[in-house]
Amino acid sequence: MTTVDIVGARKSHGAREVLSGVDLAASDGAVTALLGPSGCGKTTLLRLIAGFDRLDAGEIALGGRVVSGPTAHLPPEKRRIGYVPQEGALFPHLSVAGNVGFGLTRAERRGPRIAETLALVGVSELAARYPHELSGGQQQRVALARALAPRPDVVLLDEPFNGLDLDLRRAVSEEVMAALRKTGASAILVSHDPEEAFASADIVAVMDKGCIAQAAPPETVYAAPASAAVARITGPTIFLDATMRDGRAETALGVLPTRPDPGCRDGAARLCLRPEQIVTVASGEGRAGKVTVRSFRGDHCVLTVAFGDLALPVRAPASMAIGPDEPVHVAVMGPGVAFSGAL
Ligand SMILES: Nc1ncnc2c1ncn2[C@@H]1O[C@H](COP(=O)(O)OP(=O)(O)OP(=O)(O)O)[C@@H](O)[C@H]1O
Repeated sequence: MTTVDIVGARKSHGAREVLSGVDLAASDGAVTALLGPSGCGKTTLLRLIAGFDRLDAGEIALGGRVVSGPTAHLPPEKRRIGYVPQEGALFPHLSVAGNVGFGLTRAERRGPRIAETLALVGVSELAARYPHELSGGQQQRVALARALAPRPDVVLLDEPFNGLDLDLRRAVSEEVMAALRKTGASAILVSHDPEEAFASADIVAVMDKGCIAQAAPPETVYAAPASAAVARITGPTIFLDATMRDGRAETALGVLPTRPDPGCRDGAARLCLRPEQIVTVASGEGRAGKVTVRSFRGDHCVLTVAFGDLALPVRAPASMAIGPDEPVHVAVMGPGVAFSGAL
């Protein structure tokens, strides 16, 4: 178990600065998700932590020891790190047991460690098979076993569930993360999927413009994003034009409460809401609007509701019998997050 401390990490690929001063502290034994859109530099950061690449500036310490910095670069094999690359990347010519034993000493390979690790990730019966004889989910479990076998202090996982289809992805990621947690290793999981990051991690570190824009528990980054960009990266958002006055937002849906945000001044602002905050209510309550579209989504439906020039998506029960041109009343549940500046 160990902490990962990153201060001012910078890295360019050619002329393009991909990381422009990353600060991140990942606690001992915790799972930290690095969440950000494709191309924002998540893999670049992971490779720097692993020691595959060198920093341009800044410092990375593992367990308090500087492993990357202006005068230090500990080689990857000395960092006690396990790496699970995208789509597993198992050695095709080795059996499952051969893959899992790859990073072990000869003595360890003869001992119980391979069987123990396969049991930990629930694939004991696959030891003699070869990678092409495994399903995608099984390959990912074996890839985790290979990373865990040498008992690393830190496990780095680079979008390990990307290649799996959605249903399998949820199940495999739950099982793999549960197995990982049993080891007590600190872990950094790269993801571009907010739901996966929320379900897996203790802390979600949101990457934007080459920096960590916010690092906080999943509930916090979702309900109280530090910027409009963080709000967009962490899930669906609805921005309303607002005028801020004394901590309340005047909007087309009425005067709405906001989370305390010292950064948002009185005047023009954007109020960020999550879709589930905008709901239908009994007539006489909330604001009256007119349905323009009803879209069935299985367990709920989404109404597009017009309030004069403004059209908003509104969640409603799937059973709600309502169609275009009918009136509906809409209210906002809970506070929004206000950001200074107009839409
Ligand atoms: N070795 C390299 N040489 C040149 N450019 C690179 C190199 N590695 C990455 N890049 C560029 O750096 C940027 C960040 O890449 P990176 O792979 O770190 O992003 P990412 O957030 O992990 O993306 P994804 O989610 O798609 O894997 C991209 O524009 C990429 O094209």
